[in-house]
Amino acid sequence: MGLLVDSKGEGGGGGSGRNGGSWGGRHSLIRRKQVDSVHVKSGGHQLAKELTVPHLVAIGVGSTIGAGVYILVGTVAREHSGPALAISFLIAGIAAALSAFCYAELASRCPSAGSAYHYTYICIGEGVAWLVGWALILEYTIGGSAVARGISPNLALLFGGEDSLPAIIARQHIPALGLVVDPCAAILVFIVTGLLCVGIKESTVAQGIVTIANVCAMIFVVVAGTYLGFKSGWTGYELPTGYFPFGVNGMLAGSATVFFAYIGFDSVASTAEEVKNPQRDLPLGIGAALSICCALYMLVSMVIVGLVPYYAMDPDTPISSAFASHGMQWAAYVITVGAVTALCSTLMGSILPQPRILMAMSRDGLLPPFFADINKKTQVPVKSTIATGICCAVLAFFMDVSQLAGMVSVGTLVAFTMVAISVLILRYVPPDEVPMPSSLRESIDSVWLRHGRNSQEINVEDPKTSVTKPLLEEVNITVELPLIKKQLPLINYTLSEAKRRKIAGWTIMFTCVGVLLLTYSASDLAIPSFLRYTFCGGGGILLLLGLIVLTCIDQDDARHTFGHTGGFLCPFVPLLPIICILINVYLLINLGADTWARVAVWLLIGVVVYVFYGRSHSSLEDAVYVPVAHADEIFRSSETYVA
Ligand SMILES: NC(=[NH2+])NCCC[C@H](N)C(=O)O
Repeated sequence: MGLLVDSKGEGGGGGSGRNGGSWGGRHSLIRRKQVDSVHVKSGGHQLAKELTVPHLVAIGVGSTIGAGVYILVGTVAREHSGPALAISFLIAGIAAALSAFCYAELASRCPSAGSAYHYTYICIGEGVAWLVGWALILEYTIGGSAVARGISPNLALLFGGEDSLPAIIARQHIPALGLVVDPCAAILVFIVTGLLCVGIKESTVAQGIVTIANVCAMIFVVVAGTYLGFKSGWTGYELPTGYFPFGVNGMLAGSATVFFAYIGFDSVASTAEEVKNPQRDLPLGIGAALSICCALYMLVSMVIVGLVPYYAMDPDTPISSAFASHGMQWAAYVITVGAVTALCSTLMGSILPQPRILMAMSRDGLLPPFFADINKKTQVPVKSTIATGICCAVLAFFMDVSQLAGMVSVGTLVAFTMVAISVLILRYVPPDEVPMPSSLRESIDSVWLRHGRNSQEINVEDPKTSVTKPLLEEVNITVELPLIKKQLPLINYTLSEAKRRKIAGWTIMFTCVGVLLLTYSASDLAIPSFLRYTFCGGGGILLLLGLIVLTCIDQDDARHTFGHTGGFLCPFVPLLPIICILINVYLLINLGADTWARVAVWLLIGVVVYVFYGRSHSSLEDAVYVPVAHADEIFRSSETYVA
């Protein structure tokens, strides 16, 4: 018994693996949820479906443009890129675009609120998904409070100097505790939280208005800067050192630093359940937001490095100092307004996704049900939004979290990496089994009885099937007649398909190992040189082999059906996701040992919470896994099923 399911679903990277001869449960770490399980389970109130492309662009641009561009341009031009700063921004933008493509496909195929957490749960498994969700909690909370803390110094500049804020919102030094508290930061966090509780549409409109102000400030920098540049003869570009004073390597190092400026577009994916037409609008929103940010960043940096020689740039206020050096002191006001509005909208971009991810984790049983509650009137996860706001405000009030900024990047980069791996898995070893509540056991058994014999007959090993020759006949049948696949599921379950999945799963896993070895050998970490060469060679070979094997084997044909219905498919699979994994892991490894030590503490706490709470409360805890093909039949034949 059980040959049907035993013969497949063992894709290593896919995380599946049987734990018995019959349809049964899964090891908690690798159990995967169903693509649309959210619709089956959510029951209670739903989030309001209000958002369209312009809203998504406002969320994307607003969350992405932050302190990054206003501050980073100075340091990066001085230390890494010189006049080639715009090229650094372009390369970082392309790197971010690779992740955006992966996000776009998954957001379009699995439009649920949990973004990276949700995709990882579907594709990789519960254990990794939990860690991604846990890392995202850290990212958004620390990211949000760091941003909030950055607002008051800028606001003070607008009022005319460091000590000019009204006393109740000015920073206070408390010598007894050795702390500098920032009431302004906490107040802003509460305002944003309140706004987010009112309704998704209202808060998005507010974010749009703030973002327009900030984009106008950047356009001002470009237009006024171009005017000054032509008047003064673009002195920054006339240097004897040429365009690449630190060489191409310096310019690339600059790209790695400015990658930070592109973080934030992923907030768009977390609103998936609030989008009217998610399949079409999410990819459009993500793509448009990223393109706008990339264009603005490049224009601003082109103008700024032309106005002032790179070595003379001010590392703290590069843009306003550049204008001041051409006698335009008043421009500092416009730029400060730009910076304050940019920070406010990034703050919102951090507090918006967090409750949605908490909600998704709580719906799956990994966090207490409190977080999944959706307010009946505003159709927003109000309780988790308030919880997020309180944590963020307390942190921002008491602590200068800027030293923890590296931890923010860990969350993002881990999520980006997992999303790229998830695309590979969804294309090569998509979940082929559906978790069913164990209450449906009787129906499952009766369906099993009906299909048991057939499956054993069909399941004959075919040793001739090779990797490089996918089963064309099968593909044709399923592409042309997608319905047949549903009605005659067993066509797909011959051993050749099982073999294909197995090979694909292992290949994805080895490719990831190759990426790790290669990036480790290219990092600044102290490694003996013979090891460095071994890792580099070994990693390179694994990566190349992985790429070749994945290119040769067939992808899951469900993508054709999905593509025909207007959904977005990431181009150049497997090359694009693999490059994306390579870049993100490289950036992750170079974040430094301190950052990793701090993150490790947080992740360890996460493991404890999972072991003592999540694992046993997971809604997949006593689920029974059945092949996708039988799911409908089981549901139909079960009277206990309530949609
Ligand atoms: N969710 C986050 N990690 N947000 C941080 C966004 C940082 C933003 N890109 C900036 O340049 O300031």
